[in-house]
Order: sequence, then C-alpha cells, then structure tokens
Amino acid sequence: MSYDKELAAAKKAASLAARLCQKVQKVLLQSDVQSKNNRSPVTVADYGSQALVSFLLQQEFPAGFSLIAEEDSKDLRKDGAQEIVERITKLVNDSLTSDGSYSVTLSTEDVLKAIDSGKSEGGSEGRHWVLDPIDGTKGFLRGDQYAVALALLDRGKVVLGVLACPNLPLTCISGADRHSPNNEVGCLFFAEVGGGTYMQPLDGSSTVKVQVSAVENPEEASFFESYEAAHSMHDLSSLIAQKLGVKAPPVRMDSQVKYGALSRGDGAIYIRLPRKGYREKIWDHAAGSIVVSGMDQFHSVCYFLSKAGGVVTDAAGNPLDFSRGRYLDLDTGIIVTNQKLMPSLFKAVRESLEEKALSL
Ligand SMILES: Nc1ncnc2c1ncn2[C@@H]1O[C@H](COP(=O)(O)O)[C@@H](OP(=O)(O)O)[C@H]1O
Ligand SMILES: [Mg+2]
Ligand SMILES: [Mg+2]
Ligand SMILES: [Mg+2]
Repeated sequence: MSYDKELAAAKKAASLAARLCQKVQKVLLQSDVQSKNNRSPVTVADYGSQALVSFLLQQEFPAGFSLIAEEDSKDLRKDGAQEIVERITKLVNDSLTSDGSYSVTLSTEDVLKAIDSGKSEGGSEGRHWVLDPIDGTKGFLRGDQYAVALALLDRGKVVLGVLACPNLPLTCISGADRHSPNNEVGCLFFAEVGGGTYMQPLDGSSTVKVQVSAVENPEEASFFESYEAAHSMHDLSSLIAQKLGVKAPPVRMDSQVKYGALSRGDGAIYIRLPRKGYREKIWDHAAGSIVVSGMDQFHSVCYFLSKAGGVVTDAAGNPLDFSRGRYLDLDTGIIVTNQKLMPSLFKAVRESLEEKALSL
C-alpha cells in the first residue's frame, strides 16, 4: 500500500510547523515558556506547532481523524492564559497566511480545539497520526537542536515518518567533514514503509537518498546520546562504548535529530538508557525509528534482508511496539545502529547492564 498522499501532507505540515518554531526561537520571550505539571518546559512554539499540524492534517484527512500528540490545552484554558493563547493563535494564522494555500483565519477556540485533537489513545486498529510538535524543547530553549516529529501508524505499525530539524547542518556533523565551510542548517528527513529514507533542505529545493553508516569496526564508530543527563544514563553508555572499543567521545544532542543524523551516517550508534521508572512515549520515537530503519521493523522480510537500513530495538533486542497506546512498553532503553554492529552493541549493552545490576 502506498502512503504518498499522507507523506506529502505530513512533509508540508512539519515544514510549516518548523518555520513557526524557527520564528519563535529567534525572539523567544520569558513569557513564552511555561512549566507543565511534570515540570517539563512547554513554549508557545510547542502549542503553535501542534495546533498547526493538527489543523492541516484534519483538513486533508477529515474522515476518522485520529492524532496522538504530546501537548493538550489544559493549562491554556486556565485564568490568565488568554494573552498566551492569542499569541499562539497569531503564530498559527501567520503560518497559514504565509503558505498562501489557506484562506482561513482560526479563532482562539479553533486553536485550542486543534491542540486537543491530539488526545487519541492510538492502538493496534486503524490509522493514527503521531506528533511531537517540538521534540527537544530543552534544546529549543538553549538555541540548540530540536525536531518536529510526525509519523503515521497503520494497524499499530509505523508506515511513514517525517523529521524536520531546523538547526541541523545540511552536511555531516561528525568526523572529517565536521568543519565543512557550508554551515547552512535546516533538514527534513522522511521515510515511507519499504521506500528508504530521504533528506531535503527545509525549503524542499533538492532531495537526496540517505543511508546509515556502513562502519563495521566499532573503533571507527561514533555514538549519539541525549544532551540531558537526566534523560539517559551517560555513565552506562560510556561503559558500553568502552566495551565496544569506540574511540570517539559521545556526540550529545537533543531530540530525534539524533535519529536523523544517524540515518545519513553522521554517526553509527545511538544509546538511550533512561532511569528506572521512566516510560517512553510513542511520539519520541515513531518518526525517528522509521527514518533510521527506512522501513517498518515488523515487516520481517525487509528487516532481515535489508543492508541499508538501521536497526532500532529495546535493550532486550525487541523491536519497538507502537501498537499499545501512547506509551512504549520496553525493556530498559533503546539502542540503534546498523545491521553489522548490532550484535556487538547488544552484547556490550547486556554485559554493562549486568555489571551495573551487580554493583547496586
Ligand atoms: N527523565 C526522562 N528520561 C528520559 N526521557 C525523558 C525524560 N524526561 C523527558 N524525557 C523525554 O526526552 C525527550 C527529549 O529527548 P532527548 O533526551 O533525546 O533530547 C523529551 O521530549 P520533549 O522535548 O518533546 O518533551 C521527553 O519526552
Ligand atoms: Mg515535552
Ligand atoms: Mg519529545
Ligand atoms: Mg515535545
């Protein structure tokens, strides 16, 4: 089955949302940032991006529309939030106008409703869009990396993914090419089931097919991990890297930009080991995982025969299961690399986890 129409709509929505985020990042005000009840930050750009993507997808695919997205309008409906809601509404309307193909003006209530369309519970039946309107909000606030991450699930499997990465250089960010004079930024990665992964500049001016690194010797591999030490245990990943023989220091970066960079071979390994008790959400990995694998992990024929795609599993070697609702139920963490390196990465992960358990 082809998802070309869905992919085209997803690329357009994510690109417009990325432009909205870029505009906000340039002039971010303290009043634009709020704290959710889990104390994680959320900004007018997170809300604006979610409202915009939700509205655009719903226009294109009104029948049975279902969206699983990170944000909701609860805090925006509280007393005193009117000003911030107006600012978000203006951002969304300006984005729609700038695109030229929409002659609508959304009210503040339209925007709140569009944000709240993201409350779907997902599951293994039917189609569901999955959105992280800004993945890496902490990176966004620092002026670093972040992504707009959008995927489509069909019967519990990821069938397409789009990652808009406004601050990622168009050229390789590691190894010998690192100091390339071309410092243009803004990449859009996209993948459709079975169709490989492609990258464009955010303005869509050209397209290249990308492939994960073919490195087989871990000594030549570099690895990615979260910038935030609270999101992934850096001591454990450095133990894993040491066991593998990785020589290069870790590349620490926010968000699913790590999956995008990996999909074009900027590094060969991504290790994510959250602290005990943390539950991963599907919007933090749906788009990234298909961009790296270039296909659905559950299509086992592709999974075993492909040489080009990367492999994404949990720390027990299981493929990620997006069919269980808003959360991923997985063993310990997520590891990503190419087909050749996966057996040794997996072994190093198991040994390191066992050593850590013994030392507790
Ligand atoms: N304690 C924790 N452990 C692991 N991940 C966490 C976390 N707290 C927040 N996160 C998730 O980590 C995401 C960022 O990933 P990364 O660590 O790769 O930059 C956040 O996405 P948001 O920024 O969309 O909230 C959030 O969902
Ligand atoms: Mg968040
Ligand atoms: Mg996220
Ligand atoms: Mg987010």
